[in-house]
Amino acid sequence: MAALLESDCPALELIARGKVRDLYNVDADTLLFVATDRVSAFDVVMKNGIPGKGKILTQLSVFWFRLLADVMPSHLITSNMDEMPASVQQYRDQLEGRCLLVRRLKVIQVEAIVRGYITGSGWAEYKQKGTVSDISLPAGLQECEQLAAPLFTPSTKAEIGEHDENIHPDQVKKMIGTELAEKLSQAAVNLYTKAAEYARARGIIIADTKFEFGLDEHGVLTVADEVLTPDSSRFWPADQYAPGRGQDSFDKQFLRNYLVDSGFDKKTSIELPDDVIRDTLAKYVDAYVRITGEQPTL
Ligand SMILES: Nc1ncnc(-c2cnn(Cc3cccc(F)c3)c2)c1Cl
Repeated sequence: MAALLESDCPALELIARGKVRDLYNVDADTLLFVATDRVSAFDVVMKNGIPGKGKILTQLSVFWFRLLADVMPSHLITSNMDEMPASVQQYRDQLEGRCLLVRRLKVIQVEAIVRGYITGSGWAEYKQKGTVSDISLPAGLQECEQLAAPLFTPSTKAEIGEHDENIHPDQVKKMIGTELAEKLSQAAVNLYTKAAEYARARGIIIADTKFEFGLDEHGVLTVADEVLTPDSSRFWPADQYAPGRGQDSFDKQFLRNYLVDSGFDKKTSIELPDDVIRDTLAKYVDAYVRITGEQPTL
């Protein structure tokens, strides 16, 4: 229970907590999106975090929000602590660089997943039924093969501890109406396509990603949450890519190998040794430098 009550900002109301990120109420129109240093693997959050991870992934999200602003607007107001209200600035010491002041949106309850490659739950469904999110795919695809075109393969937001359930895009039309569903899927594919091309030219394959969308006060479709980070996407090193087998994770492979080598039971959270923390942080820095061309501020 203690872990659940632990909060970075006791004076702010915690309204949502993910595995590695927290969301706080700031006022009627704004929220504070906090990226923690927590890291999860095989759906288990480790006992100790990666110091600096939250800052790097926050700065990566900001980079993508700015690069993709011509594709569609985002909920980002500012990442600059000096531009945030006093209620947030009181936590400057522990939050600087890893929090975003964002616009409060009417969130669309759909996980907007876009896949450029077939892997994970998509590969599992394909092996069983020849489909992904009930969309028929050509026969004979190999594991991790690049799809002919990026595919919008939505899922429902599962309850805590449950896995999201893949749904057909037509289900989304039933949930939010055809016009908005088509706008949302096109936006998701456009955002992914531009980002995946940009990252691929810099040595990182973004195999798939999960966007969250909402409507702002004018009813404008807006991208929310974090975008195109190694927490919301699969990052693979391009120089090691080969279809027909699983790919190493760009950022989490040291962590996964350690957990497997130490007989991790995929249920109990464990303490990571310093070398795994050091090597994992270095991969987050490497991904950030490759994509943005700059060193992250730690
Ligand atoms: N701009 C927004 N406006 C309204 N609601 C949200 C919103 C609510 N929930 N989530 C997902 C989530 C779950 C756990 C921790 C998190 F930081 C975020 C995002 C956002 Cl981002």
